[in-house]
Amino acid sequence: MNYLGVFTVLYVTSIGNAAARSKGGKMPSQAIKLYYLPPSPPCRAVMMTARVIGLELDLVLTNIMKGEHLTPEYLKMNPQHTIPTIDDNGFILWESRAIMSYLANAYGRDGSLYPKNPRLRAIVDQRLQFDVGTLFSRYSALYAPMLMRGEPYNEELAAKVTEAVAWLNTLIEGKPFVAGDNMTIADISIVVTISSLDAFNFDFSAYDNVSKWYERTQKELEPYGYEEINKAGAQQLASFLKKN
Ligand SMILES: N[C@@H](CCC(=O)N[C@@H](CS)C(=O)NCC(=O)O)C(=O)O
Repeated sequence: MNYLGVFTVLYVTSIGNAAARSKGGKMPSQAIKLYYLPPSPPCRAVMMTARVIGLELDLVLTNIMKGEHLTPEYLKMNPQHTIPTIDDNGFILWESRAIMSYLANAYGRDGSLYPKNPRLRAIVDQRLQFDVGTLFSRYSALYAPMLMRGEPYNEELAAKVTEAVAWLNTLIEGKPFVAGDNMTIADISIVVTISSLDAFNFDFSAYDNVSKWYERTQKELEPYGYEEINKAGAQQLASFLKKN
């Protein structure tokens, strides 16, 4: 796999993030720095969240293939050397879902993306944990060895992904969005995972609730640069696999 070949195209499209619109919520004194790489799923989730909130980001391209996340400066900031990492005027945070919660909490205009009500928020948190611990984790277990080491498609690991998609299908039964009536950061997190599966041509069409929710959420995110940030990033990631 080689992330390098896609930098130019995606860097240019991601620059469009600077055009993020302020929607009247509290804004940081200086644009928040985001250390990122366009095809990275967790980076895409943070970028989409910022767009929906209307936050401008200062995008710092961090080429993990060149070890730019392993410099002494980067390690001082994030010893775990992962992207995405944000620097909000000296406040450093990594782990995409923690960043998404922070951005919605600190800068969201209202509680719609991350509800204040404890039970509603708990459901959003549960969905986020389901993504990081189960759905995305199983996606990653299937595709990371193929991407990184050119390993063959593993049917057993694929069955685990299907099982997680089936759980998602059940938990969104009768709901327009994964945590209820409106789109939350849990939808953004999960749509990044599902769109990555889609880009790898993973077939989840048998799961009607998931398919309908996927259509609905993509449409909801369309005005916020979904195509250029998330769809293009997912396709670029999948293109690495085709090159292997
Ligand atoms: N759970 C983390 C995962 C972050 C992660 O593993 N990012 C990858 C890129 S997609 C990375 O930084 N890899 C380089 C490394 O871990 O050294 C999150 O959601 O932010």
